[in-house]
Amino acid sequence: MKGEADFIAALRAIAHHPAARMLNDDAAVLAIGSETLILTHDMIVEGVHYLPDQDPADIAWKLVATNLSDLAAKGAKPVGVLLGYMLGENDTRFLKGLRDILNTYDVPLLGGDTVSSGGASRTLGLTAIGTATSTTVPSRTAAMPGHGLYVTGRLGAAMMGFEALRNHIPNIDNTVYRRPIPRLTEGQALAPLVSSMMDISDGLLLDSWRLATASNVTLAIKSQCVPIAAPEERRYDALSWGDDYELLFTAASDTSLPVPATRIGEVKERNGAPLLLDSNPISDPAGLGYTHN
Ligand SMILES: Nc1ncnc2c1ncn2[C@@H]1O[C@H](COP(=O)(O)OP(=O)(O)O)[C@@H](O)[C@H]1O
Ligand SMILES: Cc1ncc(C[n+]2csc(CCOP(=O)(O)OP(=O)(O)O)c2C)c(N)n1
Ligand SMILES: [Mg+2]
Repeated sequence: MKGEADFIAALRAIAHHPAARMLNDDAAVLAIGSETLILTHDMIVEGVHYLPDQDPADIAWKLVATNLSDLAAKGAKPVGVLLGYMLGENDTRFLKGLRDILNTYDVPLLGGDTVSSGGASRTLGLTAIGTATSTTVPSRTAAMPGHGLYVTGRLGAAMMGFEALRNHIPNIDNTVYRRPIPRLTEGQALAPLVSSMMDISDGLLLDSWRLATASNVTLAIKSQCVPIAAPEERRYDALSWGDDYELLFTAASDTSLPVPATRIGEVKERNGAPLLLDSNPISDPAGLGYTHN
């Protein structure tokens, strides 16, 4: 066994509950009585998800935003969060960023746990809980042949911001890298209309590959149609670096979309590879996006 994908594949043998959606989705979908809870947990690690010298207020923002993004992908309304915190050098700034994002999205802090690092690399976790807002909670498994493939926003902004921050380049906006915006309103508006939806955390191409695999379809993507926030010569990087937290979804072509989104391709019956990038079949996910090894 090696790396994230193999470990999650092994976990699938344990995660039998239908709410786990075979670990093939952004969040668990747990029906309780007449309510449907949406549950997700994401961690961030110093040096892996954020730069060691970053303002802890931004780290708090990103930790909450990346989890709310998974709720957004299921069209959920946040109910609250639980924080797993490792004490650091400026906990007051962390609390400032935490208050900022929880106030911005009106999300209560419900609890959590606090530990000291003991010298280990700093790792923070967050569990976000939401409730479904549409009767069918969008999944990754129901993309329908004939439907269009769409993305919100522009991709590559996080990559550009990261590089600017790391290399101390002024005049390049790094806000999207430091403080991503979870597409909660968009997710709720889209949820009743889409055939499938997910957020893009690991890069458009890898996450499209996952969507195609989960739905057993082929996604034909026209790379030139994807709006990017990076120089043209960085287009492939913008499509594969990740950290943009936009929504990727499929919908019937005649759907009147309630939020701005760009059609970047279409869903086809599976014929060979899960992805067709500018008509080139791609059947190996290596190099398409970010994975933990
Ligand atoms: N350590 C773990 N234990 C249980 N489930 C996990 C673990 N790591 C990942 N998963 C599950 O695997 C799936 C894919 O995870 P991931 O790619 O991190 O999703 P996302 O990008 O939406 O955060 C999700 O259903 C997630 O809940
Ligand atoms: C300091 C730093 N180096 C590299 C990256 C690039 N990076 C790290 S993790 C990641 C993808 C998202 O993280 P992941 O843990 O895979 O989130 P999930 O898919 O579980 O939501 C990206 C683009 C970064 N964000 N920060
Ligand atoms: Mg995750």
